[in-house]
Amino acid sequence: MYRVVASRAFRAGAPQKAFGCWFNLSRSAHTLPFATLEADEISGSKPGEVYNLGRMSSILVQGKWTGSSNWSTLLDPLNGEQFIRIAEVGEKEIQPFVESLSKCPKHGLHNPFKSPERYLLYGDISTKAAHMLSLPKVSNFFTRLIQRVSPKSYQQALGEVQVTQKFLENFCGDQVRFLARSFAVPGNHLGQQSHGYRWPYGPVAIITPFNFPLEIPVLQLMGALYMGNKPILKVDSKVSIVMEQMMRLLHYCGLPVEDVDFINSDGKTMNKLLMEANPRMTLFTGSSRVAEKLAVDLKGRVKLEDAGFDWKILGPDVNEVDYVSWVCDQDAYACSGQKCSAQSVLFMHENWSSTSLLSKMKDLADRRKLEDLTVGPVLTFTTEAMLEHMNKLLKVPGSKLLFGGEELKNHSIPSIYGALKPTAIFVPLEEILKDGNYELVTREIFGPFQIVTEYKQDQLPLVLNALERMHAHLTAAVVSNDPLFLQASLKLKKSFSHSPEVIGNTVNGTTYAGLRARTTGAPQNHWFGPSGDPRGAGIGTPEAIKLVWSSHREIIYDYGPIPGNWEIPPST
Ligand SMILES: N[C@@H](CCC=O)C(=O)O
Repeated sequence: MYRVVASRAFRAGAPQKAFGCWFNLSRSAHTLPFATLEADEISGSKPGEVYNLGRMSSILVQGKWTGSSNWSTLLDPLNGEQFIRIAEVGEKEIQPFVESLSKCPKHGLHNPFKSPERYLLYGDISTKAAHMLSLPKVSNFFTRLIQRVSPKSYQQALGEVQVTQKFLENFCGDQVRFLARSFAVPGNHLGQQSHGYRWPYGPVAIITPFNFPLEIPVLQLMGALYMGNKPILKVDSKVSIVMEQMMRLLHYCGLPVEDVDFINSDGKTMNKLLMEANPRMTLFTGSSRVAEKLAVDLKGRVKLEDAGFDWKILGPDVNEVDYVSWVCDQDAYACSGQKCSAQSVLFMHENWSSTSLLSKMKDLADRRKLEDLTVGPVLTFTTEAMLEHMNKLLKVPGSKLLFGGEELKNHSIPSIYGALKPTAIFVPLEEILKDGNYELVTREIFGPFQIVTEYKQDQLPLVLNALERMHAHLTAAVVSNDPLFLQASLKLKKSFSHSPEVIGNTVNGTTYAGLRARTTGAPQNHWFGPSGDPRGAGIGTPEAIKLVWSSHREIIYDYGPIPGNWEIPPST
């Protein structure tokens, strides 16, 4: 089977503006020892090469790279040309994956009592991989590859590589075995002691989205491996070529080829595979709709990092307007708003309304351009869908367009994707809270789109009410250096109907607080994940790895001796 991943016809047009600039950005590619492609050669636009498609993205199962009888062709998000062929596993081809996972026992590939040398092996692999990613040629290769399939600015794509590199550095040497640190508690009598261990799940699955093609899969994959699991990894096919190359880098750094299976497939095939292979745990990063379905299908054996209608509150203390507006611009529009951490709504204290904040945000949004991918294609919403949503919002009484609200000019982004100028819509707080409006306003648009609203000094409880009603609690920012605003205070309690503390009255898993608070850009050293949901996953830190990728096992040693005067007691 051969199909084009697009509902619209292939557009073999001339190279477009944005694409030209892509090549201007280009740096010379060098052959790398692990790589099977050159990031800059992936294009459908080189004249005279009829079949100049990017190299197929391959599949890895039971230690062998393989292809498939199903093929998809991806359209270049910048110009609609066919540019990558992808081998996709069909429903009839899942058996080798099912078998591969079934070979891994529940107690995993290693645990504190089995093959402990593998903890050290993974320390070594991390050391080598971190070193590789620190080489400018290698980091440039991955940065360019990321940009190619998930268009974002060079700096944003590089940031992803750097987070990944630092993460790997964090787990060099003995740090992997320290993840599996155990503890002991004295027992009730001589010879008794309870020991708590971190135990793997064994066969596990990892499903990751398009927006961070390297950072999310590497951090989750390595966490799974460190703790002794055998993962099957599925990355969104639109971007899986990045992780395919990273798998080759990891093999080059000593990752045993049988330790990870790597699959490309559509969601339906993956669902079937999961149902048959029955992994002990599945980590899903992506939309809430799929997350909820997986939770049911897999009988709750999931950890989820799903949607985020992420909010920012600007407190009453106005300061550093330039800085705060720049952070708002980055949070809402970097990566064209396609971060699970992107700022979706800004609650602005009335004190900010008289400042130049909004006009500065508009100016900063105006600086963004397709040429350097500081704004670019939206991969999960069409332009029409975003404009339709905007028009519905503008019908809410008192709403107005602050800036944006138009399709990008002079672009050749295919119509299956979106092309929207950075957009902000003002909606009055009282209107947001009304039933009907609330669902509309808090719908997450995974694109360069945000809601702005204002609250008066006595309206903080309304803001907190809006936050309480949200269904996803990923990132948040409370921009204030006023501890009385961040936390409860007697002074403020007098002016509000209930305790006005923002942090104490909210639940978001990654909340930044203080004048420099942001919603995006969590590096490897900040826990990143939703809170308030027992299925919530985390990514990055040792705590995240232990929580997501291991479960607690307690072994209670009870050696004796039995006291010399012991006699059989009466029945109880
Ligand atoms: N570090 C990224 C999130 C990675 C997602 O799991 C951010 O802060 O947006």
